[in-house]
Amino acid sequence: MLSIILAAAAAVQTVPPGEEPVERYTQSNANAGAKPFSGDEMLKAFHGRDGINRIVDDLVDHLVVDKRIADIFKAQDVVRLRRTLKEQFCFILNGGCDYSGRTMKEAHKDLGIQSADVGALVENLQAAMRKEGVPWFAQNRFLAKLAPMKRDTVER
Ligand code: HEM
Repeated sequence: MLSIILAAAAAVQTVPPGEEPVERYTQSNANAGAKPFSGDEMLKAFHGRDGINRIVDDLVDHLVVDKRIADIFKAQDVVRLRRTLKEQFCFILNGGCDYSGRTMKEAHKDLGIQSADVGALVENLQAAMRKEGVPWFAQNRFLAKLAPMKRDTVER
């Protein structure tokens, strides 16, 4: 009996407070879609984890009200998006975080994202990095890391 209860408990994925459950997937840093930078130059340029968190908060705040793309975020779990984006950026910037989210392909399937929508997201990200005072070279290095993910987010 006890083993049945334990097996049932293990089958339920833990959902962080305020978030919606998602379909089961295997967690791995490989899901983040890019390898981390080495050293701490990029992390310093982004002002550490606090800077990353400020940038993601500002980015998400703007994405959900940007008239060009706000509809795509309606009815989506923005609490989860905020958390997993912070993890993803921190992982890639070598801030010592693990990424617990889904692959870019899995997370963006059926959202109907077009090329121009990626442009709008990048503009908001650039504005957030500028506001944080991230140096130009670091902004561009980071954007170059994200660029190959475009093919997994856009619907063809
Ligand atoms: C390189 C570009 C992008 C990156 C790095 C990125 C990153 C992420 C991450 C980490 C997640 C959460 C994964 C998870 O829940 O497990 C996510 C979800 C999401 N992204 Fe993106 N994204 C990108 C492009 C875009 C664009 C262009 C849009 C729309 C304009 C978009 C809209 C969304 C939405 C609506 C969700 C929530 C999906 C859901 O909850 O089911 N993303 N993205």
